[in-house]
Amino acid sequence: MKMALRACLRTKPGLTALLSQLSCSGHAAARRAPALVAQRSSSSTSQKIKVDFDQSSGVAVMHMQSPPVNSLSLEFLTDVCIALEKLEMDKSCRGLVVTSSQPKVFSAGLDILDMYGKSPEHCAEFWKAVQEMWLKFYGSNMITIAAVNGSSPAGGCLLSMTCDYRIMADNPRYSIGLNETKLGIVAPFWFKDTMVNTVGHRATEMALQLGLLYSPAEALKIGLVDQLVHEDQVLTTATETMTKWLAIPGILNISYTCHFFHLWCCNLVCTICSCVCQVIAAKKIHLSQDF
Ligand SMILES: CC/C=C\CC/C=C/CC(=O)SCCNC(=O)CCNC(=O)[C@H](O)C(C)(C)COP(=O)(O)OP(=O)(O)OC[C@H]1O[C@@H](n2cnc3c(N)ncnc32)[C@H](O)[C@@H]1OP(=O)(O)O
Repeated sequence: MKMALRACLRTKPGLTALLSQLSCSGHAAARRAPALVAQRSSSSTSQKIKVDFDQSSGVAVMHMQSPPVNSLSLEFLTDVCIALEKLEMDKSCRGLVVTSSQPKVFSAGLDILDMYGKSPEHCAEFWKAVQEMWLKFYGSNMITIAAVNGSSPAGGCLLSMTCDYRIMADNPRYSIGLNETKLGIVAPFWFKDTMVNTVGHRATEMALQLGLLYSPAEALKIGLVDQLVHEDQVLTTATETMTKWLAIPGILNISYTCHFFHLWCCNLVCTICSCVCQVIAAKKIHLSQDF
């Protein structure tokens, strides 16, 4: 699915325009950008993320370092988007591993404090930044691997699902999933669609209806993560796995993209139809209450 979006971003200007309305590159560009120096190996750091780029392998590692739990605040999301933009522009960077510098937590999801009691303008900017992060990861030309070295609820799970491959620490104390329902929040349709593309319809239905958080073993069973390894080996396994992915010529990825692009379009049409039906149904209910 990620490859579908990748192809569509490359080849469909109309859709790119549509998607970019969701995006907010403007605000990201306005902020300071961590520098990536063109040398054999480089490191760039913003306040909340650190990127190590090894030019000989073409692989960058993004360390999320926003204590205590890498919650996705507007500032954090903006830093991530800027770093991604820079890596994307550097054609020598072909692979990206995302991981956490915080003990026990990959990411706690959206920053609740950044959603509560804020102005409508702030909420709009925040929400655009969430969408931008999703678009940038899902539409990335790089192979992306999530090295999930801790718990990853809600938006943290979404972030990992936008990657091509997920490796999780095999520690039963960690959990991953879209638990929005348990918080009294309806997961947005594109959270749902991302999960459907990862684990299928039935597993997503169960997960969202019940707001389930899965142990690593359960997550592996439903395909929410692809591999479990010992906690100490998450990052090394991710970089080893990246080598295998990068050995596949990019052109083959593009041909799979065409199949998945078709599926993605069907999904989008279904979602639009379903929204129209919901509006009609809501209007009918409203009208029937008037009588
Ligand atoms: C406009 C938006 C519209 C719709 C949005 C729909 C989509 C929503 C998606 C989301 O992502 S909502 C966020 C959902 N996130 C969660 O439910 C995670 C809640 N957190 C946890 O389960 C745990 O904190 C953890 C498993 C991530 C880590 O556990 P542990 O290591 O035991 O740490 P603590 O629980 O003690 O937390 C430490 C510290 O961090 C604060 N914190 C935790 N999560 C968040 C968060 N999401 N946003 C902001 N802050 C968070 C927590 O309050 C603690 O703060 P202290 O000041 O008390 O130390």
